[in-house]
Amino acid sequence: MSDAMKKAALQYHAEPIPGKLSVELTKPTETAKDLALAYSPGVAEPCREIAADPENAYLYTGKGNLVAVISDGTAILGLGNLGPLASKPVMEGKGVLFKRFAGINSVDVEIDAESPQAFIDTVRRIAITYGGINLEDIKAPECFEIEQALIEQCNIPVFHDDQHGTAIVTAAGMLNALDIAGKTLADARIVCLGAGAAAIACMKLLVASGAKVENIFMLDRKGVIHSGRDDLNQYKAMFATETELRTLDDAIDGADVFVGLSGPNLLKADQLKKMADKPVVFACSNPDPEIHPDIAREARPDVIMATGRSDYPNQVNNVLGFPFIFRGALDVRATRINEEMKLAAVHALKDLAREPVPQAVLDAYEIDSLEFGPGYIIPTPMDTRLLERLPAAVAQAAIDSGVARKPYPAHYPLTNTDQVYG
Ligand SMILES: NC(=O)C1=CN([C@@H]2O[C@H](COP(=O)(O)OP(=O)(O)OC[C@H]3O[C@@H](n4cnc5c(N)ncnc54)[C@H](OP(=O)(O)O)[C@@H]3O)[C@@H](O)[C@H]2O)C=CC1
Ligand SMILES: CC(=O)C(=O)O
Ligand SMILES: [Mg+2]
Repeated sequence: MSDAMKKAALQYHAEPIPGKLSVELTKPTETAKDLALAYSPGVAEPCREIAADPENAYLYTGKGNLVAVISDGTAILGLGNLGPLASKPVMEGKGVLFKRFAGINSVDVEIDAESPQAFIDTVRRIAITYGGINLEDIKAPECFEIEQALIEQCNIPVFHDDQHGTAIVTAAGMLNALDIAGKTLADARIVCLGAGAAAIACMKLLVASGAKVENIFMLDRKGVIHSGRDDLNQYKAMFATETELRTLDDAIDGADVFVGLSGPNLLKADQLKKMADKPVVFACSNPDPEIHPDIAREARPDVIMATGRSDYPNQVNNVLGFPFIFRGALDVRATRINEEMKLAAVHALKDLAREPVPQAVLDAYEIDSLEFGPGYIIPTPMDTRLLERLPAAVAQAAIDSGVARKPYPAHYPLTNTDQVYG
């Protein structure tokens, strides 16, 4: 990031008031009568109704459209473990995206937890407040245990965005990118740099979408994850291959795909040069990708390149997933976000990229044209059709798979966030 950009980013966060989110009122509060309804004595009535039937919380409070964005700050973007307080700008940022793209209210909750169990206990105790819980930037392998425990203990959707949001967007982009390259997921030789929350979930979803596990070479800081290693946790072990390959240099030779979910500048131009024809490179580490797109394109003009960033083409980032997935899940009051809902989101996202791009998107990116191809494998976050397509697909999948507690919303499809209350 340039010095000017760093300065602008700090100024953006500090001015005109600190932070990126605030709370707004939804009811009149001008008169004594208004206050008598909003507070004492009127507020006692919804309390009694909710005590009689907890479902009434969805009728009389903001619970149904409120998602908690919760972190312990152990894996903040690609910055690492900077602690819970330093994660707050990212968590507020996720709240901005929830509201801006899907009309969902959110609060950020940063937890200073001494252990995964303490984190689980804290979240479980506050979960009733919300319609859903978005876990964010919690490092592997603890994130897997935390998410699983909370899914079991809460009756609202609990979703670790870095795992599943990232995986959904990666799978959608990958299916399109390989199609453009004239290749298939089933045959693709895939190198995944990183073996944490995002990497494990992405590779699992790619396998569920047709990739062969024996074609996947995953690497952590110690190199290739192979069956001879005795230092693998159970999640990495799922991707241990019988191979003589040990380093990124070894694994990248002839690979069709590189997925980076690790850290900055870890893929060198010389390594990219060794990849197969029309290599697909998703350098998704934030804020700095595993290889800069300019370096990648210079090394390999035939590369199909994506990053997690907003300032380069092909943004493979979970922003394309979590706002819309939660929208669909909340609107049918799903008890969880299951595999069927995730796959529905993958296909909705993948298919949308193949349609003509609206003028409003071109205007937002200040470009003249955008067509399905190497420079456009996935819709942009500014595409309002995401709100139309993804929640609808997710809601329908929730209904079909039996986790919805409400019917398909009569006010769907949504065309803007003003319509989210029907
Ligand atoms: N574009 C997007 O939408 C998203 C991008 N990401 C990015 O993915 C990255 C990982 O995030 P997340 O999975 O949440 O974090 P985790 O802490 O769970 O995982 C980090 C993984 O990266 C590996 N790693 C770190 N440095 C290196 C290195 N030098 N060589 C090889 N492997 C390395 C770690 O290896 P080890 O296991 O040995 O410690 C670990 O497996 C971040 O950069 C983040 O910004 C994450 C989510 C969404
Ligand atoms: C995008 C995101 O969630 C991350 O980089 O952690
Ligand atoms: Mg994250």
